[in-house]
Amino acid sequence: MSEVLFKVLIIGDPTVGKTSFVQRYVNNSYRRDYKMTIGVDFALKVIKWSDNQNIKLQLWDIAGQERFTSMTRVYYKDAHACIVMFDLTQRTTFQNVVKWKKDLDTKCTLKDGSFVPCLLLANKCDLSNRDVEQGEIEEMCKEHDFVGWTETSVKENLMIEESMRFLIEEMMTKHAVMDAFSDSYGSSVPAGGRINLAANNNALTQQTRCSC
Ligand SMILES: Nc1nc2c(ncn2[C@@H]2O[C@H](COP(=O)(O)OP(=O)(O)OP(=O)(O)O)[C@@H](O)[C@H]2O)c(=O)[nH]1
Repeated sequence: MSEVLFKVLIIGDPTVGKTSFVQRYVNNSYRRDYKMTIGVDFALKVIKWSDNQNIKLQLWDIAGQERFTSMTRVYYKDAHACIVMFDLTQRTTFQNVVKWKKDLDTKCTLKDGSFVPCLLLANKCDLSNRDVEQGEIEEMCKEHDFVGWTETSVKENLMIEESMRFLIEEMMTKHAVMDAFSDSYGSSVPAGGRINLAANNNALTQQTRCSC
């Protein structure tokens, strides 16, 4: 049985739902009350990816409050992938997506020098008072080089598992390509070969449209 460890960052403005996302994904739990993250929280999830492949996910839930952002360079170090999250009902959190993506891209790259694969999540799609249109999210995704986007509801458990599966496939592909000839990742390519990124992006976006 081979095992690969991936470090995944979750960033975005305060109260968009980052901690809730991690709790939902790791423990399938949800809390209505808000408890501000101080600095960074960690969670670990082990996934049986195939008969002979385990994936260990180290999730870094990074505080959105401005006063903690001076530490982000340290938190981002050696990350394999990232989620930038915003709240569909709070337009400023969408506008600040650019700031978070730039912060990441200027402070952290993969070991081949390329940008860290980054997924854009539009959370709280269970609420009716939306403040951001899907066309704008699509634009943001293209213009700022996200690997994909989807609407999510942590509260209603919509697109949480699917988002993470998509990101894991991105990481598996990226790292299998980068380390094709090294022992550590060479044996980690899932049977059946590599996924088609364009096809997966579409799938993720289309599923969203009918689920929320
Ligand atoms: N309606 C709704 N509320 C949500 C959803 N996800 C999270 N919340 C609520 O939003 C509030 C903030 O969630 P958190 O997960 O603590 O936000 P955060 O992004 O980690 O915030 P910081 O720790 O300040 O960075 C909480 O009251 C959650 O219950 C969602 O999908 N829908």
